[in-house]
Amino acid sequence: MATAFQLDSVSVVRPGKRLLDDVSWTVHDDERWVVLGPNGAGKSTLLQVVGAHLHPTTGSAQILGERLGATDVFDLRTRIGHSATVVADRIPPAERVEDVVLSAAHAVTGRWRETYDEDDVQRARQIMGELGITGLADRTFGTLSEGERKRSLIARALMTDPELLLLDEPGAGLDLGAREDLLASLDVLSSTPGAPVLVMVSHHVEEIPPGFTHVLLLRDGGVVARGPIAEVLTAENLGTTFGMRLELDHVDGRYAARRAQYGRRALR
Ligand SMILES: Nc1ncnc2c1ncn2[C@@H]1O[C@H](COP(=O)(O)OP(=O)(O)OP(=O)(O)O)[C@@H](O)[C@H]1O
Repeated sequence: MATAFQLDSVSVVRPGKRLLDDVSWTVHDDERWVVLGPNGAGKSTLLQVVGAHLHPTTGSAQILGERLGATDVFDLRTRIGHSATVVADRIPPAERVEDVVLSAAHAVTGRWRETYDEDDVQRARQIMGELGITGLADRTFGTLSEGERKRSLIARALMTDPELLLLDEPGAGLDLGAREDLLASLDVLSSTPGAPVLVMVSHHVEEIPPGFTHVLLLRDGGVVARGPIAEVLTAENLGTTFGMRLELDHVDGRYAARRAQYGRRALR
């Protein structure tokens, strides 16, 4: 199988802080990854490197066959769908939701011309239908609920028919029903032939869609473990990642984690 991206000893350093520390990570075309780690672990930073929005301070990144630092990142970004708060923050609150999705076709935020190709409009409407947000087309982005906003951002990320889809905390802020609907959409997407390589960042094992195959555990900018979910997502590895003893359940392809029993007694 082909390599979608490969990071070799990537570090991202800012004054007084190593955001990523010597991260090596290879993702192949037929894999769907979840990146798990506590607040501040470096997950969003990692996704920004993979999304060609951030250059490593040291190390190398090969994304979709292009080497960061030796390629036009604007071209590369059109091949990558990236749904994240940093993207949402750039969208004008008064933008129509359909235009939020459509404008991705030109890798911009904010409607920048009066007309779009009919093919683009049809594609935007089809994706919005698949994500159940057709009824929001004429609403403004700033009036959406968190769940509606997440779905709109995923629709926008899918608009360019990307080879790689990066979802940064797609389940954050969603109620139980909205989260389950989102997971069902991601499960369908991940099993659709020709689907993009999917990488999702999360804090919670409960948000891992059943069809995901691999996990990368991140703590303090460094990799705790990575590889096939069945091997790597253990209570021990998860506990090391989050800094506490955990119990982990795996039922019907879904995971659930909680603090180990002795911890509860210790709190009394
Ligand atoms: N420009 C910067 N200068 C210094 N520190 C930074 C800078 N940008 C991010 N950080 C810090 O780097 C760490 C990693 O940030 P990042 O957003 O990648 O973590 P995260 O795992 O996505 O966190 P969260 O789960 O809370 O969203 C955080 O401690 C953050 O405060």
